[in-house]
Amino acid sequence: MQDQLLDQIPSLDLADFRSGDPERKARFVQQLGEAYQNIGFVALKNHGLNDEQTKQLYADVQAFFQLPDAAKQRYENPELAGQRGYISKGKEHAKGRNTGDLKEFYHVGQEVETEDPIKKEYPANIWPEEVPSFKESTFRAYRTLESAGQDVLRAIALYLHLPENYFDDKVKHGNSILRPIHYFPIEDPDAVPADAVRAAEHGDINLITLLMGASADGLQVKRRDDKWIPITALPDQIVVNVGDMLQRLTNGVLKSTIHRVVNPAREKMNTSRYSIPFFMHPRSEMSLAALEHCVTPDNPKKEADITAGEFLNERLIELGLKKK
Ligand SMILES: O=C(O)CCC(=O)C(=O)O
Ligand SMILES: [Fe+2]
Repeated sequence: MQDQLLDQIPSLDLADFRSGDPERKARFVQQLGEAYQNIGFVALKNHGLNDEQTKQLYADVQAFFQLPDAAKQRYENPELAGQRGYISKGKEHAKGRNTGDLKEFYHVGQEVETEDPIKKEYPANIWPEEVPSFKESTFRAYRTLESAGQDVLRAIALYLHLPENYFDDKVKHGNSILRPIHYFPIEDPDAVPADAVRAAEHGDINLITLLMGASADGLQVKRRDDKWIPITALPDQIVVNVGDMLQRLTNGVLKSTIHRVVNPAREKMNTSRYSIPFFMHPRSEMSLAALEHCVTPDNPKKEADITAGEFLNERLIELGLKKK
């Protein structure tokens, strides 16, 4: 599968990995690893989010974004470099661009519930008063996706011939972020910059991303032959992709594939789109130096050593969320 040009991302079942059946588990590891060496994305079912939870989460997220801009901006704090709370329309742009994306979003971060010195690295979460159940529904999704992500990382570790628990202590109390996004309706398409898009092409910063909402139109991934293919996930699937940190750690063996969210047709620009990615980050001290066995004569070391914290900092500046 590694060298094929796929028209669709592969579908996997996390229940295979969690089943305790060695054959099902090994098959999952192999399929996941191959997909990540190839297209960098999979669709995944049995991730642990149930329908009721998902419905409540979307209801809360929509209720928040429907508030007037002035109400939402009370939850925006520029000093946090977009790491918590609301980030208003057009603030973030993809690396290498200046035009802001046509989106607004909200960041929910890690809560450290036991003694761990990492606590002091994380700003407190910000919760919107107007939607009291937002806190519970977003944070429940945070923990569910964190746990699914941990299993995906265990499968990746096995595929890379590392101990299954290789990532466990690195992501414990990691700097992960849940990001409900609203691609807001645009009444007059001529009033926005001509090159503005919902989300310009980019790679994700983090280790892996677990994305809810890819069942709605618009998300596309760039294949190795530069062709854009639409991501089609079923309503019970989330999309899980490799981010730049994991690509760096594996010296490019696993692919952080470029993706984007395109605008709808002009007559549909006045409609909303919602999605909820969970960006799985390790603790800031994790080294992203290439794993020794991923550096070979055929695949010489590509990037300098860096920690996850330093790498994130560089990116936040490049995305316009943090000042130098
Ligand atoms: O909204 C989506 O479907 C994808 C969003 C995305 O790629 C991101 O926020 O990094
Ligand atoms: Fe992304």
